[in-house]
Amino acid sequence: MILITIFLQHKIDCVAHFAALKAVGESCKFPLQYYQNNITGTSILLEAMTETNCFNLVYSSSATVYGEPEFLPLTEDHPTGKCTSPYGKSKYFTEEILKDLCASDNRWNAISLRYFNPVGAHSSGRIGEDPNGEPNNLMPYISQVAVGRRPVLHVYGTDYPTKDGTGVRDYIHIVDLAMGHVRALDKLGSGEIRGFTAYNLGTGAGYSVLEMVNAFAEASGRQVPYEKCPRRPGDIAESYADATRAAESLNWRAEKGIKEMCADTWNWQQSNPNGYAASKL
Ligand SMILES: O=c1ccn([C@@H]2O[C@H](COP(=O)(O)OP(=O)(O)O[C@H]3O[C@H](CO)[C@@H](O)[C@H](O)[C@H]3O)[C@@H](O)[C@H]2O)c(=O)[nH]1
Repeated sequence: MILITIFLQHKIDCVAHFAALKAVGESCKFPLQYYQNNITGTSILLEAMTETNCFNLVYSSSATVYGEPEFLPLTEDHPTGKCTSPYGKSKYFTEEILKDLCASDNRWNAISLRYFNPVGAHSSGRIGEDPNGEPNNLMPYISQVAVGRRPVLHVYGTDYPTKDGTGVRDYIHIVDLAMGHVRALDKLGSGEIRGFTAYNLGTGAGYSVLEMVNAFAEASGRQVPYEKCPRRPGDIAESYADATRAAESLNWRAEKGIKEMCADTWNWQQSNPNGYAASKL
């Protein structure tokens, strides 16, 4: 009846989607689709959906569609499109395609979920994030340093106009993110939402890189050595969500805080110190 579509470029998104798909079970018409490229993925998927008369879609978008914030917290009405990375642009372009599609053909309904910074793992310790090669994102990097797989975390930028000079983000536990998908599916299934609607999925709280390092060290009982480095191109200073719309319309709120995010990540990392491939050997 409803498709969760998934344009996964990050393994942490997979973790949320697997959890969401598990929760909704048979109400998904399509299996998980794994597309590396948003735009190509969109056209292939929309064609396949049309052929099978499936016109309801949950899209995995991102807070990166907002670019450098003009105000904080970010509401869904904040302008989109001035993205600071090609990845953000591809998310933005896909949202625009879906908006046009829904406006031009009233069979289509799409919910775009704008993820803030997904982190964490399933509390079982069996589903977690295992990036290929050197992690690009903060949390898996911290976690690999804590477990001794990498010597030191590089902190990209200590001169931002933030509480301690490091970048501030709204980290959200992947299980909360998964529940956001379940609520979005319920909403689409109820027929109460027509056309295109975007929702922020974030906690509303911003944490700096150094706050994350300290929280992880506390949760794991391990040192997380770090060195200060120049800013990373494309990074913004600060981003956090106003998730009021999701609370009011989807009855969704993030429930897990930073301690649980770090504890669940550490639990998974300890069970899989060298990732899944190594665990299977
Ligand atoms: O090794 C690292 C990695 C990151 N950072 C900093 O940590 C913060 C968070 O970085 P990262 O975890 O890479 O997240 P973002 O760059 O904010 O991007 C994430 O969050 C976006 C918003 O949801 C998603 O769209 C992206 O896919 C996802 O990578 C930033 O200040 C980075 O400069 C470091 O200091 N060292």
